[in-house]
Order: sequence, then structure tokens, then C-alpha cells
Amino acid sequence: MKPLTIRGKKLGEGIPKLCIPITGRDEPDILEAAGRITGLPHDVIEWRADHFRNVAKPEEVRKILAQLRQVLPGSLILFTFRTMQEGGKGDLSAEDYLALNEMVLRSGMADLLDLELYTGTDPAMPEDPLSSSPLLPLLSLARQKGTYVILSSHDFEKTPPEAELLSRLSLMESMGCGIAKLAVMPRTKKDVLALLSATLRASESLSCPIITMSMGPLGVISRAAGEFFGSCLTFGTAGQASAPGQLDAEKLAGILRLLHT
Ligand SMILES: O=C1C[C@@](O)(C(=O)O)C[C@@H](O)[C@@H]1O
Repeated sequence: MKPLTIRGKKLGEGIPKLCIPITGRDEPDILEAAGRITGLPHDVIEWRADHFRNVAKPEEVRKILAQLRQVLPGSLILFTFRTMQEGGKGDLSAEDYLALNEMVLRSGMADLLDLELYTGTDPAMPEDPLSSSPLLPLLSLARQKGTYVILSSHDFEKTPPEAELLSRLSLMESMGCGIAKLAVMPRTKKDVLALLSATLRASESLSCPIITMSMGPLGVISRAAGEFFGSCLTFGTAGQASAPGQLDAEKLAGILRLLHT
């Protein structure tokens, strides 16, 4: 894995970067959360725009992005619209999802953009995205704009076999992502080991940085152990969690420091 430096923050080396999600519904909730985060340890904020009431209005979305930048000038901004199929609140057609993300990319107001690997593809043909994904034009626009794309895949029900986890991460790299991300739900402790093992192998064989997590209480170790298994970023909360198993950001920062070798 080659580290990636974005506005002075090096992802993929040393202590994993800490990302705090913001899930407010309205401008005041979002700004209140951003204000709280100013006093907390973090590197990245993730704006989960699928929670935002006015996400269909491009000028409202740009306004929030500008305000986040103003309140948190030293934080990297990750824009995420998480669809319901992947565990979020978002309910847009694939066409509208692509248009929203294209608008954010063209605005240049986010440092990182999360795009779901299987957008607009047939779930029965999961290997298809490489040749026909509607994300390919966005990935090339992102390269022109200097915005980093996190290609992501989530499974809130189970942990697929280790080989499948690895092949998904390498598919993301083949499509040209900046960072490859997987979040899966463990049913057993062995599932957590499968995720950690896939993470280690991917971090040794791929050149892009990766982000992985095993969700829920069983997987909590994966959120603290990124430095050892090769995950470059971990999500911690300040208030409302955006996924099961996330730890409080301040406590997580302490654990990451304590474990740092
Ligand atoms: O994809 C992810 C990871 C996540 O699901 C987690 O488990 O921490 C949290 C989400 O906000 C983020 O978009």
C-alpha cells in the first residue's frame, strides 16, 4: 500500500486517521455538530448527506459544504450519500445519485467522495462494474479535479468469505479508486478474523490505501487495530453513530495513541 497525502494528512502510514460522521437533518443540526467537532480529535469529517432534508437542492448542498469548510478549515471533508441498499437513509435513483455526486465533484468543495461500488449494476452480476459501471466517468472526472474517490461496499447482514472481500477490494483498485473501503457485519468471531485477514492481505498486495471495518459489538477490535492490519482510517462518533459499533471519538483517539507502535 502506498500512502496517500491529502492536504497534508498522510493516509496509510502510522496511526489510522480518525473520521467523525455528521448526520444532521437540517442546517442548524449540521452546524451544531460541526461546532462540537472543532474541539475533538479528528482528521476527517464525513458529511452523511443522505440524512439531510434538502439533499435534492444543489444550492443547499453547496451551502452546507461551504459552511463545513469554514467551521473546520483544517479537516478533510468526505462527502457521502449512503443509499438504503447499503445501510443508509438515501433514497435516490441511480441517475440522481450520480448527478448529486457529479455536482459535488464539480463544486470542488469536498476533499473525498464516497461512491458505492455497485451503483447501477446488477447485483446478480457483481463482477460487472469494471467494464460497465456508471461510476467510471465520475472516477475520471475526480482525477481531473484532484478529488479522491473512496469506492465502498457495505454488507449489514453478514461477512462474505475472505476471498470475496479481497476480490472486492482489488476490483475497487482496478476501477481506479483513491481508497478502497469495506464495511461488513460479523456473525461470529471468525468473521472478524476473515475481515482482518483480508485487510492485511489487501494492504500488502494493493497499492491504494484501504479502509475496512467489521461492524457491531463483535467487530469493535477492527475499529482500533487498523495500524496493525492495514486499515488507514476509522470512524468515531461525536453524538449520533452512523453505523453500529462505532466508538466515541475521544476514547478512540486515546486507544489509537495507546496502541501506536
Ligand atoms: O462506510 C462507512 C463506514 C461506516 O459504515 C462504519 O461502519 O463506521 C460508517 C459510515 O458513515 C461510513 O460511510
